[in-house]
Amino acid sequence: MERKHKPSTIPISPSLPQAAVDVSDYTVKATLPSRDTVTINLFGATVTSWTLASGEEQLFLSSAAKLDGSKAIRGGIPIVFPVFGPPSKDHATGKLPQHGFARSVLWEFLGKNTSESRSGKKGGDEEVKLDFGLSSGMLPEEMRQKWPYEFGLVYSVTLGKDTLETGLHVQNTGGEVVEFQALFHNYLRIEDISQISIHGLSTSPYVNKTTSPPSMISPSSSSEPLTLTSETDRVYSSLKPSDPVTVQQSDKTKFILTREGLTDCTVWNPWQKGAEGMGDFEPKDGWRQMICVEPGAVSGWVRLEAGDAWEGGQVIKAD
Ligand SMILES: O=P(O)(O)OC[C@H]1O[C@@H](O)[C@H](O)[C@@H](O)[C@@H]1O
Repeated sequence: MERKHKPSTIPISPSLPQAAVDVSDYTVKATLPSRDTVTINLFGATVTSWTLASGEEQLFLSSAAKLDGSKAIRGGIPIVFPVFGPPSKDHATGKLPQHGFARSVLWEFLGKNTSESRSGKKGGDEEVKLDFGLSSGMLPEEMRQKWPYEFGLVYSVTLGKDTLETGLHVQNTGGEVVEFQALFHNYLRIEDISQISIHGLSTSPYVNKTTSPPSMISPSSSSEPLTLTSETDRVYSSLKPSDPVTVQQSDKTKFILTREGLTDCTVWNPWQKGAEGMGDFEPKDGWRQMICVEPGAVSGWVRLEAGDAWEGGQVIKAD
């Protein structure tokens, strides 16, 4: 018999769409409900792709990049640690390869965290944070011998709507002082290098690495943006932490980079000759579609006492 006052079913509100995370072979890919995506290769914990809801790719990745750990990945966002550039022979990092080992060794995926975006907007406007770990014990023996320090790194990649945030946490887990440098080697995808101007650097000094020996250039008194007309390799230092670096394409803002704990920024484009000289750089005219803008702590050394920790991070906003 049909009950008269049967309890009605409590309507369950449809659950909000969640970020999806796929882990396969050596890659981790996150997709937000907004359809922004990020893909990370566990070799180097290198972000190899970042796309917006429109599907538009934001990073340059060479089609000849090695994705199997045999070489650092040419493109995306390699992590430079514990040394930037060719190490000087008289420093503790002296036996390491250029830009250190973090960009080529195998990292571990530690898991994901989803939350509502800090913009406070509701309705699928959420973000996903992916954590990756690397400790001294995970290094190949030959690397450990070249840099015999104990450390733990946690690298966090947070994808939001139109934003990508990367943060590096470095812990000195050994008993002696460690000195290191760190940098996010962003290969930003652009339409045409001839239309690019970079704002927010002109009042900082820089080292021009295209001269031999490299030359130190004082800050200019004008606020002229940087435009590129030939091979460019500059390490800007003493940037004000709160001042963004902005990449404009023609007259439109393309990327806004803000930094936490990082007061240096490298700008690099190999130009035609440099690209021709790199076996893993394809297509050969791809230098026109990339600009490396690389926030870091590289003009001196970060000194960490035993047991201490350091953090540095960036947020890239695509416009
Ligand atoms: O070829 P690599 O080791 O990836 O380095 C690429 C470039 O990286 C930049 O950060 C450096 O300032 C350049 O000097 C260097 O050429």
